[in-house]
Amino acid sequence: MIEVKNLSHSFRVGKKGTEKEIPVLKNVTFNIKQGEIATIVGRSGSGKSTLLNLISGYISPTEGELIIHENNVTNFNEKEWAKFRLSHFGFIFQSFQLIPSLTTFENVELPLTLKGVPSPERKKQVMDLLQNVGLHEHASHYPNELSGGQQQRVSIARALITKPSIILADEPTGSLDTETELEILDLIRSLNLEKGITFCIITHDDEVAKISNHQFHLQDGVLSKGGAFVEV
Ligand SMILES: Nc1ncnc2c1ncn2[C@@H]1O[C@H](COP(=O)(O)OP(=O)(O)OP(=O)(O)O)[C@@H](O)[C@H]1O
Repeated sequence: MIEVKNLSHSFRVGKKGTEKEIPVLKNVTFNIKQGEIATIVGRSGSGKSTLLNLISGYISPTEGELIIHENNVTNFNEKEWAKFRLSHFGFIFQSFQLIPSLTTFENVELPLTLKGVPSPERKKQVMDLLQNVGLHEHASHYPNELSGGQQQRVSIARALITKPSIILADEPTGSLDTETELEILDLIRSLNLEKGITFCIITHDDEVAKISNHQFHLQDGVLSKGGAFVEV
């Protein structure tokens, strides 16, 4: 469960001595229950990425509280956040962010290597997951030898390999054509149903919003509409 309570964030901009506080998120409150898909929608500049960066601990709120799985993470330091992210979060990005010099297998394996999982166990887990996302035959391909949809599958596998309870996604289908987008949305939906993973997805796109249980609308940093539960 992600509990966002009266969260506000301001950026300080300008030269030292003449800095200004720019309020970007204002008193935002909502909950996302475990196993739900939530989308955050809103115009460019409405504060969506700032909200995702707060939920993932890359920036700290100016006011308010953030509680994730009953842990009050609001005042976590960087070390606490790093540990928390590795145990609970997976990330998916619009531009995939795969490492070009690593194969499909090695990109997905990397988080396990960082966690110190022994090689035979890594191999088994990576191959099982590549099978799961339909990429086992592409294990030795490099990112530039894959289509956009296949690259996004690799990045989804990489996000899943540490068995996170929550996946945070920033425009995960933003650079895909419509047909590929629908395939990736099917994959997200089935991972949500089969593994009970919570998804929190930033999007501009109605197709993505259609697979979500909750839609949160941000307008100039304020939650203008938020989240009646929808069965999908
Ligand atoms: N590091 C920063 N310093 C100062 N202002 C910032 C910073 N990051 C974002 N902003 C401002 O905060 C506001 C919200 O930005 P944010 O990136 O959260 O919007 P967004 O809804 O994700 O937009 P988009 O859909 O274009 O990605 C914008 O006015 C932006 O200029």
